[in-house]
Amino acid sequence: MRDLLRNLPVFDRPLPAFDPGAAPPDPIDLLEGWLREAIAAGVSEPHAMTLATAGPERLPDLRVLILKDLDAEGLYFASESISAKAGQLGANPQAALGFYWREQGRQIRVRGPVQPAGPEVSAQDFLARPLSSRAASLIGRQSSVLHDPADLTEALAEAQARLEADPHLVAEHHTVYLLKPMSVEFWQGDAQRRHIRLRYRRTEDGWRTERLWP
Ligand SMILES: Cc1cc2nc3c(=O)[nH]c(=O)nc-3n(C[C@H](O)[C@H](O)[C@H](O)COP(=O)(O)O)c2cc1C
Repeated sequence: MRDLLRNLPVFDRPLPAFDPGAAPPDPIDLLEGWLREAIAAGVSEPHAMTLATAGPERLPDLRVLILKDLDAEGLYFASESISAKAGQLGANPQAALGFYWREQGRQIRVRGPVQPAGPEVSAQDFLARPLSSRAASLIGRQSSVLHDPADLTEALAEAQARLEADPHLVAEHHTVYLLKPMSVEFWQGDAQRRHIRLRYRRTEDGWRTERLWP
């Protein structure tokens, strides 16, 4: 296995340019710009990101989620308030988010506190989802043990029937969370390993930027 892994190429494709000197003062603007470039370049699922959390046992955990929105407040994702991640965030409301866009050799890391965005935001997000996603959330048992896959089939059919009967129904546990960035790092890969790293850190009077050694 080791030789197989060792011989796999990395960054052997044309990669986009990144000029940190021309980066905007606010990392949210750069994140939005990179997201737009990723979408335009046809990057596969550029809004899929890894959320890392650590609960009371201090053992880091992570999983992939979809970025739902981005604004001056921060980054939004949706999940269930009864899930494992929600329990971890309840005990320790600090998290990190990571994006990796292999087609562009780009990585973004975001760290900061997380809080629920509020019931109205969650309800709006829920109602905008397709029926199958709403049915999956309505079950409200994310991360608990599934003893028999037939129970899932049954619960999905039941949830779908409830939503068809009441299209305005909102799942009790569906929650949009907001991560407020305290630090954001942009990383541009380079074939010659002159990778470019730019870190933004929030200070009392705005954002401070630093280049980092690769
Ligand atoms: C591409 C992708 C997108 C996903 N999007 C979400 C999402 O937006 N919300 C969510 O709760 N889980 C999403 N999941 C499932 C999570 O990775 C995870 O399995 C689930 O949230 C349970 O995590 P937990 O047990 O740590 O709470 C997604 C998985 C993948 C692979």
